[in-house]
Amino acid sequence: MASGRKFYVGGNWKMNGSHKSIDEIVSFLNAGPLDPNTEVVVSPPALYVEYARKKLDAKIAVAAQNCYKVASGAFTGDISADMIKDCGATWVILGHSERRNVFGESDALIGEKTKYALGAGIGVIACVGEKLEEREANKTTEVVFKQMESIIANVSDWSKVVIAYEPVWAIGTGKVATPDQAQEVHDQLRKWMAQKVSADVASKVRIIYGGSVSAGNCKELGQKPDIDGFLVGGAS
Ligand SMILES: O=C(CO)COP(=O)(O)O
Repeated sequence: MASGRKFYVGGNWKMNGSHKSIDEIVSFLNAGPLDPNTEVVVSPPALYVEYARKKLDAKIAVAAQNCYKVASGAFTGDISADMIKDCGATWVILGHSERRNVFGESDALIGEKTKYALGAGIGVIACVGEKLEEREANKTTEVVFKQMESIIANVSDWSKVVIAYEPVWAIGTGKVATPDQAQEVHDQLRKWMAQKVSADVASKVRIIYGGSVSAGNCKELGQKPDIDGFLVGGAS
């Protein structure tokens, strides 16, 4: 971390949890002394967003894990950014690799969702990342920049966006990117942002890393100059 960017740590609980397990995590988080220089966000499944929000200390923010691109309507099973806001959460994760790869979400749809969520007043944790075969074919930046194109075209206020670089091969595999591997992509992303958006946005936007982050490896990763925090799955 560097340059005055506030460290950002998100816990993505994915499709896990119950009232009981959330109670346990909440009491741990509420009791724990949190570093005032770190923004802490937890992301429960949608059904528990409001429950977690009501129980958590105000210093901990809540994110939904996904939402659709409009306020309301005939979209069975989905939720909107307006509902997330109404339930007291302030962030939404969009473009997570599981949304892209398990549910087939396209770059274009993720862009539209980003635009809508920001317009509705919800911050966006925008996820990008390459698959193993793409990395092995030296296509990491090509893939990540293409995913970023649809995001940057839809951002109105960069202060409400955090970029999460999550290489697909590192998610849930225990195979964490080395600090150098992650730093290399974060640095390339920041340089690309400077060209495509502005030097000011590139220097201010938080780029966090996700993929098998744990208590054991986070310190070394977090010392890299362009790693501004984490999105943690299993270990959260
Ligand atoms: O997908 C992730 C966070 O969004 C990372 O998951 P793991 O930490 O379980 O690898």
